[in-house]
Amino acid sequence: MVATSLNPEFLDSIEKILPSELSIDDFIDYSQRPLRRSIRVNTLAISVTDFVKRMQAQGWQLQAIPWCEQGFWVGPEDKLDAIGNTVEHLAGLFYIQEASSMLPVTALFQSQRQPMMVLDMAAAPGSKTTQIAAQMNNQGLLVANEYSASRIKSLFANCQRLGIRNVALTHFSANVFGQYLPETFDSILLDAPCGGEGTIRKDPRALDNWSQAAIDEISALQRELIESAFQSLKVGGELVYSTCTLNEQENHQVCHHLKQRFADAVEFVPLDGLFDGCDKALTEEGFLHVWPQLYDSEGFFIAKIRKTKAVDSKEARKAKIAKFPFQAATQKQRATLQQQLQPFNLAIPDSAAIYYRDGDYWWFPTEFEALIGKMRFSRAGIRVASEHKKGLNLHHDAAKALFNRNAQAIELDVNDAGAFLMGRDVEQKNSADKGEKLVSYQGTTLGIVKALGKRLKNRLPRELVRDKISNSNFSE
Ligand SMILES: C[S@@+](CC[C@H](N)C(=O)[O-])C[C@H]1O[C@@H](n2cnc3c(N)ncnc32)[C@H](O)[C@@H]1O
Repeated sequence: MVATSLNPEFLDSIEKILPSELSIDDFIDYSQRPLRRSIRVNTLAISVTDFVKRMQAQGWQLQAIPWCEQGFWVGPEDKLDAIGNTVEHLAGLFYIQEASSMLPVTALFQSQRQPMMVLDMAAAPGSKTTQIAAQMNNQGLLVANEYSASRIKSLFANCQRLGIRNVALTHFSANVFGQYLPETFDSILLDAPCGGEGTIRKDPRALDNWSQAAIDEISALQRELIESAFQSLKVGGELVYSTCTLNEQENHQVCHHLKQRFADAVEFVPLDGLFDGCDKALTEEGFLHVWPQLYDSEGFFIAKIRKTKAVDSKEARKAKIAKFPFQAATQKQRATLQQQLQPFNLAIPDSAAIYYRDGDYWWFPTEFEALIGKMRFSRAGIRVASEHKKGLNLHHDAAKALFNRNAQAIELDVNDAGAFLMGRDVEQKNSADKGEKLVSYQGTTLGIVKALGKRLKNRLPRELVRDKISNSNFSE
């Protein structure tokens, strides 16, 4: 074995399960190399072709990731630094996501199904939630659940940045779904909390405290969560179970546990054919066990499971929830709202589920209405507008999620776009614009301003304001 500072107990455990055609020396070598940087284009905001053209013009080199049409490795490594602070990132044109972490959603949508009710059981910070929402083209309902209160904030912020409107957020341990929402979802992703053995390239110290006891504990939780996921799946529905860890106890064995528990209701759906070269990672059950050296990526595990018949659930349990505090908007309120959107050339479909609460108008995903009263939601859909003394104010989330090519917006240059994202007002020398306006940069909405003639007063929500913008052609 080559010399390494990696935890020897961890390496022993890997040596025992590494397939015979792979070498532990390669495993160690790749585990100590920095990861290639990768991004996923947000097709809710821009087409892949337009994005590639635009970023190549700024000197980016993009190499397609074979298992995700929207995914690219990006370089040159020595020239690109903080890509998270570029105007394009802040405007929601792309999401920084490790290449192998794009695989679970590709697997979930492999069969070209268009599921309308999807659950993402362990969702923060939202790499896969945002990927699923783009696959759903912002239609249907995507319930995104996260147990950690602090991480739910980043989940919401990412959905907001990418202009997602079909998400409803919940904040529970995911073992409640089988009881609260039995046989409800067409597709479920359980990207489970795990030991993170595949993430060592991001953090070489990640496995210093590796222990078998920790694996025993987390795999017990994973077995509980996968049962709950399966109960919450409709008959004929599909579940993807994934982790970023490598040991079999948290991966293969969790799936086999489900099969033991629900026998012939569980069908493993082989992932062969998912992309060219996937056979290198294919297990005998048809799961993908991605070792870091296979595709020069993080380690990952992905299994796809179909529910072929109904199963006994733990007794369905009704959640205790307070009265739903929103009211369906009246015809008059809907008309007022549409009027407010007209000058921006934005529109909400007539069939949209518009609700009203305390002066705010919300647009909920239509499928969400069927879940009202069954579970407590932290947030659903988007806030469209709020009442004020003289009428309505459009909300930033609506400006992002409703934006389209025909929207009326003031186009900013790169310097003004950067200034806007840093929370500053923008000067417009020859402008007589007055009132609420959208601002865009290269055709993508950035947010809302109040135009006061020569000055555009910044209305970017405070939590989205950045203190630094980097761009190859941005100067302060
Ligand atoms: C692997 S991460 C999810 C990454 C996420 N799917 C993404 O792509 O950005 C697992 C998440 O599960 C959350 N978690 C931990 N215990 C949980 C539980 N009992 N129920 C639901 N989520 C849980 C963790 O806080 C963590 O955010």
